[in-house]
Amino acid sequence: MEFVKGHGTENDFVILPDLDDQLDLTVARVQALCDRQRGLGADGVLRVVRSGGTSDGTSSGKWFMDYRNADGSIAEMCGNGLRVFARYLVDAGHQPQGEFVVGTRAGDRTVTTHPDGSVTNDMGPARVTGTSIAAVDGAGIGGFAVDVGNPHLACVTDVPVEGFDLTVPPGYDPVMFPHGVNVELINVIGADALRMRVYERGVGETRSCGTGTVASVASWLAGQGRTTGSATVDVLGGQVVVTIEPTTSTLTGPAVLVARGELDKSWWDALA
Ligand SMILES: N[C@@H](CCC[C@H](N)C(=O)O)C(=O)O
Repeated sequence: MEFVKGHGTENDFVILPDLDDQLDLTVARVQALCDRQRGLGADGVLRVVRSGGTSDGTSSGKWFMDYRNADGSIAEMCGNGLRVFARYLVDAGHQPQGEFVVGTRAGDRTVTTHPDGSVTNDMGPARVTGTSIAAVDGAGIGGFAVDVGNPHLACVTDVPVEGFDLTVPPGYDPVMFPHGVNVELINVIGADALRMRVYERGVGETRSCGTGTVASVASWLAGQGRTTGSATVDVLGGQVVVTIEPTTSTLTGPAVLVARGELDKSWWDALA
């Protein structure tokens, strides 16, 4: 069984081409693939499925991105994963360079691949749904709840984000976030420039989170009473550009494919 390894600003993924939707991708298999000692190592898995179009109710596009977190849980959307997914489709010859649609559990998303290897995702609306508090290092940090298809608590703070201990999961209000939440800690570092660290639901601290960068810019704007604007977001693994518009948002950043190979069949079968 073929695999490809890739990353977007060092948020890394195992890509499993499964065009005809044959794979039984169990929690145990996702956990093993993502394990950095006993597997390939990744923050998540992207299963590439050819969708049946509007008739299967998943997508009006030709593709469905089945995203799983490293702990085996399912998430609605992954912004960095979507860029890597698009880059894979072009690299494999399944799509010409340019614009096409990918179905996700959060809905259809239009992606545009660029000749320099970067990809722009239309990320859909970033909805600010309220305010809440993240508990980090024993302190409460206020932020905005932002729905980017998946849930975020994006907290702009004056405390330098480099100093926070994110080996421990941040606390959050389980009533406001009954399905868990991704927590972003954000510093403003320039006129339209943010720095972000993130603790991802189902993964832990990662070096980048695409939906998290969109939530961060939406939160930063909301704190100024604004609903539109653009910013660069520096993450541990690089930089992306986010634009928030009244009804949608875009995310542009790199998408890199680093390796391809074959999974050992006996290893895979033993994990079922
Ligand atoms: N890294 C992703 C987000 C992946 C899903 C997230 N952990 C969740 O459970 O919602 C991104 O780039 O957006």
